[in-house]
Amino acid sequence: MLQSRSVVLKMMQSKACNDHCIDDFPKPFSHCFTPHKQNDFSFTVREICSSTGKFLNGLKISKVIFLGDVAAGKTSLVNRFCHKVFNCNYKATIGVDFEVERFDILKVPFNLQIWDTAGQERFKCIASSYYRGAHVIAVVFDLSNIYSLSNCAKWLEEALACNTLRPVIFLIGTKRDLLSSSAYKHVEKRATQLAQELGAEYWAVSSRTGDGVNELFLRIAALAFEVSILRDIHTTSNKLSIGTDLVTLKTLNPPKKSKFKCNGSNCM
Ligand SMILES: Nc1nc2c(ncn2[C@@H]2O[C@H](COP(=O)(O)OP(=O)(O)OP(=O)(O)O)[C@@H](O)[C@H]2O)c(=O)[nH]1
Repeated sequence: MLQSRSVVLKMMQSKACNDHCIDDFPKPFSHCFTPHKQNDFSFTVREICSSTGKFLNGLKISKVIFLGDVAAGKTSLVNRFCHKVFNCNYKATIGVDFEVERFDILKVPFNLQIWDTAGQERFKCIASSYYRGAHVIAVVFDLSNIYSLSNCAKWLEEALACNTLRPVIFLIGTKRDLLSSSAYKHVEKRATQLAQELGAEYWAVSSRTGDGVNELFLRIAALAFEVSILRDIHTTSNKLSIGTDLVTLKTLNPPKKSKFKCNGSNCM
């Protein structure tokens, strides 16, 4: 259900709770399964945030969209993080749901708009109209259903087609609690291979137990924040004709072209 305007405004003005305050750069799920190899915020971002903030253009907001197959676990993931709840009953998302989470990153207020889209084919039209302007694309699959992994490339391709700037990409396996270690290792091998082809950072989480969920969202927020600040600096420096840390910006925004090709549903 879409939140009313006043609720959204209230959420955006509220203060970040302690576990939404980020001063140290959050770690990836595994350093082997991410294209973002840096261990800290870039020097430029730290400098700008610790200074008077005169380069920061207004309120910082980034948009993350969650997409993936029906019942892959998107809503459960968002609800676990935003409301600390888990419901084992399936209720289909109709179109999109929307949340805003407030963070303080390097003492700078930052809002993450979280768009949870429907996986059902009949709502695709509504859901895809919200893909535009995404700073982060989180493609979700069910670790216990390998078919949902094979559809991830198609979901990503559709979302990328609606965006001109290259977003940060995550490939997220849910329902980790349903798999034994050996079954998980088997899926992880295929999923991490796909993540690499897609230029995505890989995570495995469980919304039922909460394993990895907070860590994932802190990581999403931190990477979105870093990109947002660097883009601001880039825009400002273009106006002022001063040099900036574009090397980091390029690292976070690898070239759009990928080796990966999608052939319908058989993308693996
Ligand atoms: N065991 C377990 N079940 C989960 C987990 N995450 C989600 N589920 C279950 O999987 C089913 C589908 O979860 P949802 O979060 O509604 O899936 P969705 O991707 O939002 O589905 P759509 O709205 O149709 O796109 C529900 O019955 C959840 O309880 C998890 O981490 N572990």
